[in-house]
Amino acid sequence: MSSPAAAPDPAPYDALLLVSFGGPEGPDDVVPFLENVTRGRGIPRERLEQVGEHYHLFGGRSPINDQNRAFLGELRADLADAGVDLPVYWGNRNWDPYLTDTLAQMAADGVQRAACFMTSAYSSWSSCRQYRENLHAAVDGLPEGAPAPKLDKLRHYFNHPGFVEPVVDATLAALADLPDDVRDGAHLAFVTHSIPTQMNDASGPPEQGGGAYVRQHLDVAGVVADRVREETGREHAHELVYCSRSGAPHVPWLEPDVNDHLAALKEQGVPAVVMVPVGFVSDHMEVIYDLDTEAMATAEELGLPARRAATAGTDPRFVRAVRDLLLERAAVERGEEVARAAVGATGPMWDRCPVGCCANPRGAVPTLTGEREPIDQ
Ligand SMILES: CC1=C(CCC(=O)O)c2cc3nc(cc4[nH]c(cc5[nH]c(cc1n2)c(C)c5CCC(=O)O)c(CCC(=O)O)c4C)C(CCC(=O)O)=C3C
Ligand SMILES: [Fe+2]
Repeated sequence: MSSPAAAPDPAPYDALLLVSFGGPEGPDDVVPFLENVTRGRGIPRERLEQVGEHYHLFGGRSPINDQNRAFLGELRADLADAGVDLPVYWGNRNWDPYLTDTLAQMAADGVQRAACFMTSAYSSWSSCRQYRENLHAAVDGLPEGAPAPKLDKLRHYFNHPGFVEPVVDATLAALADLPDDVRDGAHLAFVTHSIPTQMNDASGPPEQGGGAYVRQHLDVAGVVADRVREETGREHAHELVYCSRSGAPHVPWLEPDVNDHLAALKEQGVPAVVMVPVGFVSDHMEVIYDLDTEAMATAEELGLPARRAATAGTDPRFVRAVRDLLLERAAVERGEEVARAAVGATGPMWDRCPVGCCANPRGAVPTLTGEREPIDQ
């Protein structure tokens, strides 16, 4: 009789923390949420009113919290099935449950060392470092005498097969859903959140010259396009484009905007397009408003057949990737050799963000989980 395999060992971690953005849950939450997001950011009033309208179109409720609840449910089930026994917590930057409250709960529960998984896959101040600043602020705000859990951020996963493979399948499904007569010529428009060009320039470690945000997206887009070609036997031209531009009009942000891109495709005689929201891990507001509502309306006006590919969401391979990243990092922290899954040209990402990585455009703010804590720029 063979004995059951030993349960995978999460030590030295005694908790997992899901770190996310947060969103409003009803009409009265919309303004306070937007105030939380944009405090000190100089976002023009008109832009805030517009974005508020996007939320009100959906009853003042962002989909993001429910998506995180669903993800947590799947993650807990996955860990339990694999025999990994550790509690999973959830905290947000901008809405309840706030990271500050979650950290207080973790400290009260006696958590000593937690691995953090962020619902944001790429490098940049907005998508990585700002969360690390939030972790520092949350730990710093713990009540006197509460021993703070030590926190480690799990490595970036934009190029982890558990994130990329669901995107490949979703792209294939969206292509298959296009009318037969336009499918073969369809372009793939990989879409991500625009950020100020200066923020992209400062993304990644300074010694790599910046630009990591765009470079990482281009890498993933290329991998997905290659995999689609393998599966369909057709080369679909692809581009990286942007949605959700914010900020003051005179500040340059990454372009082209997805709507302008659709117009350009039409102009070039491209017969159809699949929008692949590769910058987003689930269907939050940018996806359901900026793509499904606004960009789809643009495509309709142009008479350009368009489909939107699904996000990774709660795909079991993506959920499983969190477990794999947790166990991988646990082994690293125990001093063991690990295999690190990654696709594309970038290679597996670091465990601790290097000093000066993704500098805050407004100056140094303390962070956690990097090579040097708490201030490394
Ligand atoms: C790179 C990036 C991600 C992806 C990485 C990640 O996921 O973190 C992301 C995600 C998200 N952004 C979100 C919402 C908002 N972002 C805003 C504003 C901004 N985002 C920025 C960048 C990013 N944002 C930037 C540079 C700004 C300008 C202000 C500033 O410098 O910080 C504003 C203010 C209004 C506006 O100006 O649009 C809102 C309401 C939601 C929730 C969606 C939901 O409710 O489902 C999510 C997941
Ligand atoms: Fe945003």
